[in-house]
Amino acid sequence: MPSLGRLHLITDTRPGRDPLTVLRAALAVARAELVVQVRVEDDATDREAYDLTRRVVALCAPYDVTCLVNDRLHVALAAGAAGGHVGADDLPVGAARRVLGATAVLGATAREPGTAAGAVAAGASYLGVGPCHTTGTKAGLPAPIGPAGVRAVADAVDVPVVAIGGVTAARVPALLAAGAYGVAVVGALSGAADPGRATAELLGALGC
Ligand SMILES: Cc1ncc(COP(=O)(O)OP(=O)(O)O)c(N)n1
Ligand SMILES: Cc1nc(C(=O)O)sc1CCOP(=O)(O)O
Ligand SMILES: [Mg+2]
Repeated sequence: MPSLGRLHLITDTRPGRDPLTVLRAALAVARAELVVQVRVEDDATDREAYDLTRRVVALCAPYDVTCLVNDRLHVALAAGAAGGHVGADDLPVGAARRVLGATAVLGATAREPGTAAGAVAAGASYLGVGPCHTTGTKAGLPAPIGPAGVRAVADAVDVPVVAIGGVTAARVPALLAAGAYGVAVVGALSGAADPGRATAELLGALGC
């Protein structure tokens, strides 16, 4: 399995966003500390997801940066990504592992210790844990679990815990203190006036 970076940039493909410009800025600063997760809107076609993933894989390759694909594991395989991320509405973790193969990176969403342990037993190589804080990026999420919720999961598993949901550089220290290995962000980079500088601030907070 490729070593996992601590700063996960999730693409923001909402109207008016420019995920590849944000990615280029982040790559130049973060290099191999970055993981990029291609996440498209639910109504995007597989072709659109594939085309974006191919472009992301090509941008990541010179930096040796890991590219993952959210939900659509066939797109991950077809586009040459290193793996994928699944949650409660996606393929079960064990099935996802069978699709991707033994050496792929496979992330799973877990919000509490029991789910987390089950996901690891089924083959998850890291966990996305949240929402840590309120976020405007995704609707319909449960109440934020805060650093205490991250700690509960981190104490229950032996794979990297990646905290997600409303993560900012200022919130990173408390998440690390709770046992997070890294963080995943959408808005903290996509909404930044200077994504390169925002990347540097997040990396600094992560101690990278
Ligand atoms: C790192 C990370 N953590 C959690 C998620 C959320 O995945 P999921 O619950 O499947 O929700 P969608 O992203 O598919 O809407 C994630 N993508 N990445
Ligand atoms: C896609 C997603 N999943 C979450 C979860 O908790 O499962 S939070 C989230 C959105 C994260 O965006 P931002 O960094 O802008 O808050
Ligand atoms: Mg999903």
